[in-house]
Amino acid sequence: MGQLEVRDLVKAFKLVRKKKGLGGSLAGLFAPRKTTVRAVDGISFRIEAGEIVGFLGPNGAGKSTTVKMMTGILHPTSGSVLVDGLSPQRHRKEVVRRLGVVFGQRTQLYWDLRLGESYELLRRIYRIEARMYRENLDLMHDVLGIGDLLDIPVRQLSLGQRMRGDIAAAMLHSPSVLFLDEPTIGLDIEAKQAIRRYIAGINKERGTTVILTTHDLDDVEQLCGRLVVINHGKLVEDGPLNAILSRLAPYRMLEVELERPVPGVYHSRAETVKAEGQRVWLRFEKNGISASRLIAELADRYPIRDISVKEPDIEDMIYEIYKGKKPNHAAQEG
Ligand SMILES: Nc1ncnc2c1ncn2[C@@H]1O[C@H](COP(=O)(O)OP(=O)(O)OP(=O)(O)O)[C@@H](O)[C@H]1O
Repeated sequence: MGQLEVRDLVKAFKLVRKKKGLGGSLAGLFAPRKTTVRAVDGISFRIEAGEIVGFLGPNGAGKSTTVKMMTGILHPTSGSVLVDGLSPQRHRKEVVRRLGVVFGQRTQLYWDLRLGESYELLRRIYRIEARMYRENLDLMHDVLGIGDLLDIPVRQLSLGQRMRGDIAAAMLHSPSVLFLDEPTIGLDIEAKQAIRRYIAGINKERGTTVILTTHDLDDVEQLCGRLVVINHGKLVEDGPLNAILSRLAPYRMLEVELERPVPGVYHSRAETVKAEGQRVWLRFEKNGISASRLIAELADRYPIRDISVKEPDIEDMIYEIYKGKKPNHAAQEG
């Protein structure tokens, strides 16, 4: 349980486009110009039970719209979504039971209730079996550290506490798929780490499938084995994190510290990109020469004190994917 399939999924929104100025507004009243935005434009992918997938894309790429269709909140214009073979639109009840959803910017907790009372209410609304509820709450106490928060009114929780509370709420009914939309946004490092530990834990221990939308590249690096990247509503990448990383970021950087400044540090298989006093930076292609060979050959020729290899930033990689593929907001302009 916890498998997802998205086939040729499309969501088109109709928009009324106004011309600028008063004349445009008046003209728009009588002859509104309608345009269609294909927020999701024919994407297909399959997520197996137990995967943690980073669902990435720049602002406006169509991530939220896709997640809304996967969770049954929106109806696709065409194409289909299946959760364990069931359509979230047609089998709403069965699918909802299998899904947990957390939107970082919103809460499903009740502002005026204490956190524990919020859970009690959710337990009743979703008719969660008492034993499952207890076990889940116990787990949250330990891993998410919400035990001390249960008596605090939701409105008094800090953002980090509230987010932990929200994730716990989404897990009360033991869903097999958890959707997390920006779960670490705006949190301090400690809260981020607690949330990452929890996500990794439920995935490992319960096999929960996790679909994570985030702009936080540490989330991606620490949690996701696979990335699905969309842009302009279309799939642009789908594959293992490492494979995408080595294809899109094939270079490594060597930072060399010399015993004394040496002019013109050179190696035929690397490019000297910067030199500052006793420090020199050389860029090399990962598949062209191994770091150890490059280091050994440089050490033969130059007086080297220290050397380090810098792995590419995932941020650079994401930039490569998005470069020149900026979202087109023309359809929304007034
Ligand atoms: N209800 C709607 N009506 C009209 N257009 C919409 C609607 N919802 C989304 N859109 C448009 O569809 C496109 C995709 O939006 P979506 O919110 O899915 O992107 P996103 O990848 O989640 O972006 P972000 O990272 O900013 O949340 C955008 O151009 C957006 O303006």
